[in-house]
Amino acid sequence: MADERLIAALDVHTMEDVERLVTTLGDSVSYYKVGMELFYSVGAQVVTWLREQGKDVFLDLKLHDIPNTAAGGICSMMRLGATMLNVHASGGYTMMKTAAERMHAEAEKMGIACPKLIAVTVLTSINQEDWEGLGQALQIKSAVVRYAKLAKKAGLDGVVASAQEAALIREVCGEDFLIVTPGIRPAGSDVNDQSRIATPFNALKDGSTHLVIGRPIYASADPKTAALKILEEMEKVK
Ligand SMILES: O=c1ccn([C@@H]2O[C@H](COP(=O)(O)O)[C@@H](O)[C@H]2O)c(=O)[nH]1
Repeated sequence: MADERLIAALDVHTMEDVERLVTTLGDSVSYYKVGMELFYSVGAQVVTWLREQGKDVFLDLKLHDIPNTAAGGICSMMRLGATMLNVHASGGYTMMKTAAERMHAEAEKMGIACPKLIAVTVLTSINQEDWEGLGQALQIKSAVVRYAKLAKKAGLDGVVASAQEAALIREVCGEDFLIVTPGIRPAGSDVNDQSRIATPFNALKDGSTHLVIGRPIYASADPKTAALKILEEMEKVK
């Protein structure tokens, strides 16, 4: 019943909320995202608990630091047993390459499965006005593609990017590259603080490999029905 392309964001801050939501969603969701709100509240126990329930975990802590520190952080996160980890591409090529190399070497030394490492390109909440306010000269789309190419060259498995850039990334980074897409909004749902949004159907059609969905599921009055409706829409793109 679950579709491993759906990653449900657990943007809550207690283990009770996590247990309630995961139990409610049951077999419909097999992949969860743990971000800073939850991890900074409850710590590593949430990763262990989700793994014990047989769930995959995207540990979305978006590391952004000098190469040695970011690589050390990624290795620590890997030891928790997460399925996917991330850094910010704006940390630069050397940081991404160091993190990927150290993670692979450490996984081999420990004899454990290596998680996927992906890079955040331009946050899906950023619109053109925010972007120009940062003094950026490139169009958002061009910057995202540039970051994606750099991430691939650094040995990463994919990127976090909006669906609006997915087709271009697919074209330049090839078929095996992961495109993990937040900012997903089923037709008619609240946009909230997101800017570069797409429906589940359009995101998959344009080349996203995974959809990260938070409020449209966890903030719904009936999270299970919301998830099942999204899965039905996803099913139309195989
Ligand atoms: O560019 C990015 C990177 C990460 N996110 C995260 O995805 C979810 C989206 O939640 P919604 O409630 O569906 O908006 C959230 O945890 C963000 O931290 C992102 O939105 N954009």
